Amino acid sequence: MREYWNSFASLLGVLAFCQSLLQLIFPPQLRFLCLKFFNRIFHLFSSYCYFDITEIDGVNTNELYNAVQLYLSSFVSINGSRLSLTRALNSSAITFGLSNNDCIVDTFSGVTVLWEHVVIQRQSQTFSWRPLPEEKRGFTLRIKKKNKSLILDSYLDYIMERSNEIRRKNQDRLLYTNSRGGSLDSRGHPWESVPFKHPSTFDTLAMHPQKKQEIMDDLEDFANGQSFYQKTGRAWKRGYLLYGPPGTGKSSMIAAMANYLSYDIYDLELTEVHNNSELRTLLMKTSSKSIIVIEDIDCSVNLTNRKKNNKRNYCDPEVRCGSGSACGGEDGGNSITLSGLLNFTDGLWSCCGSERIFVFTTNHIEKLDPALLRSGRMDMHIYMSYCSYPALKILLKNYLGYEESDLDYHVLKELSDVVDKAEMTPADISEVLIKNRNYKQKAVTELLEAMKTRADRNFKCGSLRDKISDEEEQEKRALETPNEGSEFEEPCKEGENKEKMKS
Ligand SMILES: Nc1ncnc2c1ncn2[C@@H]1O[C@H](COP(=O)(O)OP(=O)(O)OP(=O)(O)O)[C@@H](O)[C@H]1O
Ligand SMILES: [Mg+2]
Repeated sequence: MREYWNSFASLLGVLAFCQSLLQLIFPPQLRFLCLKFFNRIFHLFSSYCYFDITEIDGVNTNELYNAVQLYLSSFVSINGSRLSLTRALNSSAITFGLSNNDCIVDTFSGVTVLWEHVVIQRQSQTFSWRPLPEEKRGFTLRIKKKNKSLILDSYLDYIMERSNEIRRKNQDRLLYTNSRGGSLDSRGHPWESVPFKHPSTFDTLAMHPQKKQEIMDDLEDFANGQSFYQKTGRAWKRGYLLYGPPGTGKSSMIAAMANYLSYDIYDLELTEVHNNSELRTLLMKTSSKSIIVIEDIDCSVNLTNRKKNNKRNYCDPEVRCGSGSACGGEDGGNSITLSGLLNFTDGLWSCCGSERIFVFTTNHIEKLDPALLRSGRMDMHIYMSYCSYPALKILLKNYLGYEESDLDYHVLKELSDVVDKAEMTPADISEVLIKNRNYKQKAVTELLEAMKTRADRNFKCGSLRDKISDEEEQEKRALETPNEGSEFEEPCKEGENKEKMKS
């Protein structure tokens, strides 16, 4: 044994001597070339090949890196010996991941592959507008050379698909916002996200059950319609316009849609977008299976006068966006236009992803440019109305646990008679019910009172409105009917009088 150690030590000594001799004889460049050459030779005769999947590809985040991380986390939790655990801010799920420089083996179609998570410290950064993360992270995939084609053809696609599934199932869905303006984060994303936890569902949404069912069916058809969209040559996207008075459930409907389909939401704040190309960048950075929302589209920016916009009359404030911050710049390109928005929803760029839903909301549909409303642009126009009797029954069930049979016939009759006349929004009614939710009888009585008061007020206002419009009409007619010798004579009559005087 001692002899063995002696010979091992002398071998090490010889190696160290050779190395220092090499360092003395060969300059560093030559040594580097030699190393590269030996590496090549090694890889030539090795039966393996390697693929690097870095976290950041140039300046953009590499989607494949995130997908691999999520995919590996689905089974690393069981097999791995050393794991890194992460929990995003406000998230309810804990994600398992490989620790730095750890390896894991996976099998796909009978082929075994090895994944290594490589993390190296980034060298001190030179100045950059967008600072990069401090660590350089990536995965290295090692596979047998003979299996290369199989892996590249289907394994990576499989990982992408699985990771999307896992994310939808395990992780909270996300609510994205572009409130940071046009700036990108260190991973090249213009969107900021938080876990989406809105509890609204189609069960809790108070609206006519038939209308609700129609919307749910439409969403279902859309989500299962990949082959239909492919066959008909249409982009796999759908547009909904929700309109109606404030408090009728437009935002709640969007949340219910997202919860129903398990989609992420991109809440696009148009006033934070400075120009059309920024709008396009935002669109390109949205993922599939998502709902892109523009709330209060009539208020966000001035999106009328498409013709004027096309003339590039940048000096006209009507043509440029309505946001104070974005307008008034001197660069001439600091605006988003209606054409830009239309391109966003159904131009060529809108197809850069798939399975996406656009939802616009407004309180004033009459203020929207007809171009936004033309058929094919927003596939479904959904009117969110004041609370109707069927919707009221849903609210009574949600807030008080009352079925129709739990209420007295006369009370029900009174409620059904007054609800349409009261013109109360589901938000108004919810308010009354929440306040008295521990005293159910009182809640119903108070609601009935509130509805009657509203109905009375509406009736009086209606009569007053009718009276005022009658008076206005009469006044208008009186002004239009010229009195004899009046100074409001029509020009043609004036001409006739002159002719008469001449003759
Ligand atoms: N149809 C509805 N079903 C159940 N709850 C509703 C409904 N409409 C409104 N509400 C309740 O009223 C609140 C406000 O509703 P929501 O924000 O969805 O209205 P909105 O139509 O988006 O209003 P705005 O036009 O002001 O944005 C919600 O928190 C919800 O609880
Ligand atoms: Mg809203």
